[in-house]
Amino acid sequence: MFTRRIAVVGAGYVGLTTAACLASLGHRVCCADVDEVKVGQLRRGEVRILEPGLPELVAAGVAAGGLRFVVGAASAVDDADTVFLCLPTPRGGDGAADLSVVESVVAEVRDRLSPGCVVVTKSTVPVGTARRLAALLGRDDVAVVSNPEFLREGSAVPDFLGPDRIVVGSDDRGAAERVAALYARLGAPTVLTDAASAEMVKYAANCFLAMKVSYVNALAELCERLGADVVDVTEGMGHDRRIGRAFLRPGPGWGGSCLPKDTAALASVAVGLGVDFPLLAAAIETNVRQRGRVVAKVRAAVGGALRGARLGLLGLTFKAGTDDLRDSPALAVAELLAGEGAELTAHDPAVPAADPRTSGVVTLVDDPYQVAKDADALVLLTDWPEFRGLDWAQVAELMERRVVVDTRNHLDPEALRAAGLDWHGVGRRPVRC
Ligand SMILES: NC(=O)C1=CN([C@@H]2O[C@H](COP(=O)(O)OP(=O)(O)OC[C@H]3O[C@@H](n4cnc5c(N)ncnc54)[C@H](O)[C@@H]3O)[C@@H](O)[C@H]2O)C=CC1
Ligand SMILES: O=C(O)[C@H]1O[C@H](OP(=O)(O)OP(=O)(O)OC[C@H]2O[C@@H](n3ccc(=O)[nH]c3=O)[C@H](O)[C@@H]2O)[C@H](O)[C@@H](O)[C@@H]1O
Repeated sequence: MFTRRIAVVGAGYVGLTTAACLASLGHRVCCADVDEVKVGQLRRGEVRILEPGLPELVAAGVAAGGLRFVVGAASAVDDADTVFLCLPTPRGGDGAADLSVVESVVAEVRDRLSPGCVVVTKSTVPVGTARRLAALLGRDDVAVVSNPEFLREGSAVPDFLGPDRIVVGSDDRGAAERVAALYARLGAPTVLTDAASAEMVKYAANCFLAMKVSYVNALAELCERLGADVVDVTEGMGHDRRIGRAFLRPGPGWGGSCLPKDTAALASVAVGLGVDFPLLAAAIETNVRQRGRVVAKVRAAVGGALRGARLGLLGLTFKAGTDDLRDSPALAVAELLAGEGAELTAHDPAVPAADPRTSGVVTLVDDPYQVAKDADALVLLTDWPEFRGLDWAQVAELMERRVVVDTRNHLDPEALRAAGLDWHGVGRRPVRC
């Protein structure tokens, strides 16, 4: 017996996860997307994004009759009591979030919503959007609720079904409670608040995470200069429960489809309000500089000039466990290296050689050992677990110069040294053979 009738508009990382997970919680879900090809694939049970557990959940939902897919928002909302908007809110002019897709969908469904229906923004939207959408809807019988999503790519399903918290905000308390009730079976701590505060939580959280990583990246630079070891330093910090261990790993900078756009959006809001927020501006600036630091490290590792240097890149996605290349720091670093005249060959377990998304910047190969062939240096950019298990003796044998720049302190320096390779990490002393 299905409990609620839900429409989910947008079948991307957030929408498809939301639809499949809500169906698994016993709700009847209709998921809509404007992309006819994607809807066709989903109807056949084909999930084209790398999300562990999602294909199984989609298949189970379709088989049980609780999950179906349609083209276009309008056909999904007709008999829904709750409509989730899981639509893109990309970076627009001046860094502000571009709400045009969200607004066009609201205009599209406005006259088809049932009386008493609740429209829920799960997309990340700036403070004030719920009110703006309510005005755009122009219907007293339809409430707007903010229910930001905190899942991470690569662990979307477990994050959705086991969240640290659920945040629901609306100026209509009853509507917020009805949305919170959808998740009752999860037993998660729930923050019920007004719409503006719920919208703010999402930016506050993502910007805090970005600041944490920028902080540790700057610390890593200091550790290098001072002869301290950032791994020991962050372990020493992380035991303090007020700080915590998470998000203290230095790397090539934070990236992905959300942290960069959400930090830019909040910074743009602050500028618009005339509020100084140097802390956030510095986190963004530190992140941009981090790419330059990686390039300088590679330059030093190959002994000076990058022009004509043959570099093997390990990893291109913005982090391990996802096939997402949006705003990937690995790609940004690759572009800078190519700009200095380096010849780049890259391997990523989630990006096949035929993938058109990296065209021009790197030569993609399906075999990790091929990136080592005749290379002047290897540069690890994404922390895929499989890179740890490479046969380093074989890698060393293939390389022209035996140097590895590990931008995430992901590899075992001793294993590399034993194989005859020099290892350069971040915020740690190099280990030379
Ligand atoms: N990717 C992530 O890990 C997270 C994303 N978010 C937020 O969720 C929102 C969506 O992000 P993603 O799922 O990553 O985006 P996505 O790009 O993966 O998915 C968006 C989907 O919306 C569809 N779409 C576009 N226009 C449409 C229309 N007019 N009607 C119906 N469907 C339409 C697209 O075809 C696409 O399938 C963004 O605001 C993002 O900031 C929030 C938490 C996590
Ligand atoms: O709003 C969103 O879209 C999501 O953004 C992030 O999730 P995600 O983009 O999947 O990626 P993260 O796991 O947060 O990593 C972000 C970036 O920071 C980097 N990172 C992370 C942690 C760390 O210690 N060091 C570090 O360099 C990662 O490599 C990656 O480039 C947030 O973690 C989610 O809570 C949020 O829902």
